[in-house]
Amino acid sequence: IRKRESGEPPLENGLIPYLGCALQYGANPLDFLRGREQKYGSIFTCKIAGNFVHFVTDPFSFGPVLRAGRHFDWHQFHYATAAKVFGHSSMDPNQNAQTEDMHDKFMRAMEGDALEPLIVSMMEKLQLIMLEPNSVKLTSKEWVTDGLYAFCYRVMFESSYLSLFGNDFKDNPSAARQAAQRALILNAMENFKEFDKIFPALVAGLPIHVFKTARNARERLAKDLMQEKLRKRSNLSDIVILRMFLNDSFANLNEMDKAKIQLALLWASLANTIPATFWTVFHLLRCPRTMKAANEEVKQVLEKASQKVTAGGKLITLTREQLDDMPILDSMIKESLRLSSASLNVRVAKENFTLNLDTSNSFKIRKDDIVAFYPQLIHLDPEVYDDPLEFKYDRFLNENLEPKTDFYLRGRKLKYYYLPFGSGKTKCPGRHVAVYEIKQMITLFLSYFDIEYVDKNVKIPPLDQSRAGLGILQPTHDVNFRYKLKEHLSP
Ligand code: HEM
Repeated sequence: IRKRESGEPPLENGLIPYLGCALQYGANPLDFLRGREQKYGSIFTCKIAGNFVHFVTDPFSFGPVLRAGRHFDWHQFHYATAAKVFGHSSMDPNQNAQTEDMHDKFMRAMEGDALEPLIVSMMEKLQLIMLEPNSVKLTSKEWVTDGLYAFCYRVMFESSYLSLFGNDFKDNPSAARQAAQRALILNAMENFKEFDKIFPALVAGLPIHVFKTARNARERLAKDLMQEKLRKRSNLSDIVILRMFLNDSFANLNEMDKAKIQLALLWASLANTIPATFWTVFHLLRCPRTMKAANEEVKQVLEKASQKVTAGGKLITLTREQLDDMPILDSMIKESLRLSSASLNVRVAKENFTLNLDTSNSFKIRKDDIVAFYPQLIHLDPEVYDDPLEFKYDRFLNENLEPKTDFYLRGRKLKYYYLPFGSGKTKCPGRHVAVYEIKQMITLFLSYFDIEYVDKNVKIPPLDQSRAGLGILQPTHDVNFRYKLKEHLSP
């Protein structure tokens, strides 16, 4: 139990020893934080599972927190959590400069040179996988029924796995080699699902040996990503090659540690992108206005790029610039992420210091305390976004169909109104990749297929709150849809 000292934010120790407020917070973070904000104001401290967390809820104070970066250590929490979840050795705390360098190199690659080849590869893989499902025959006559979440999962998993980690056949693959490769990736997908199921429990601190099946799944996933195996694959992405190189520069990592660091990349690249793709496609199919706008934009972009979808023909390609020229899809994706994202942005104080907020208030923060934002509070604030629970595809567009960036709170323009990808130093390095991938998936989905829901009055599935704090929330259940090749594409 901590005693609030003068100059510190209002404090709630909670009623349960060690856990503090953890159970109330965990049951529904949004309601918990809204209630505390009303009671205490825009900064307050809660004891959660042994940590003292200062929640900053006023988005105008996010800037001052981010600018106070020199008082925070993001390595410690970040790598300790990763080590706990993925099971690799913790990065040596004496190697902070090296981990910082690794982080910066990785960030730069994913925002720069590595991006373009990934876009090209993903476009190719998405088409091959969408058009050649394992067990069904696609024709323009027969509808194929599937779960939309299951479909998005499979298509995004297979395409991303191949784009990041390449394939294990050389230039001229036989059908048998391709089939074996596919079986391996589908097997990895099942292991990934098993492991991902217990992800929230691992983050909460439960040891993986309690979950035998998930532990075996994690080990199998990692074994496939051992660097000696990766070296034998063709078409590895630049970011995986860079990660192999950076891993080798850490003397304390063994080969399994390195494989688990690659597994962390696989998880980061898919765990949010899969539900984000699902929600974007879900809203698109549900709303005829959204569908019409998306179809028109896709048609226009393909025409401008002189790309035509043809039967058994050549694959469509779109450059980064052409994908950038899709403001409607961009707005749809943003709107889907606004509605489904529930991440917690965390930084740890490395010393005692005084945090100056946007208001002229200052608060004392103690060493090792956590300062956190919960962006869902802003994403669902009716003053910032009217009818905040409603999907409006054009919410992030202005009258000229350009990206809208002016959102207001208490009459003031907000800088931080959309934060599904985190903030500051720990901002997601894959955020551009993610948006391009979803745009590519939708472009291809709409171009190759007729698609409809099995139940025309499909309801929005609830968000699975058990993952609140970890990113994009999954639906609690799947919804059935059906698709068939467009008439002119049948062989
Ligand atoms: C809609 C999709 C995505 C969302 C919402 C998302 C969100 C996030 C967030 C919030 C974080 C920061 C976590 C923290 O504060 O520690 C993060 C980290 C990360 N993301 Fe993403 N992400 C997405 C897609 C991707 C993709 C496609 C990739 C890679 C291809 C990727 C790679 C990473 C990596 C490597 C990190 C850890 C960065 C580090 O080590 O500091 N993400 N992501």
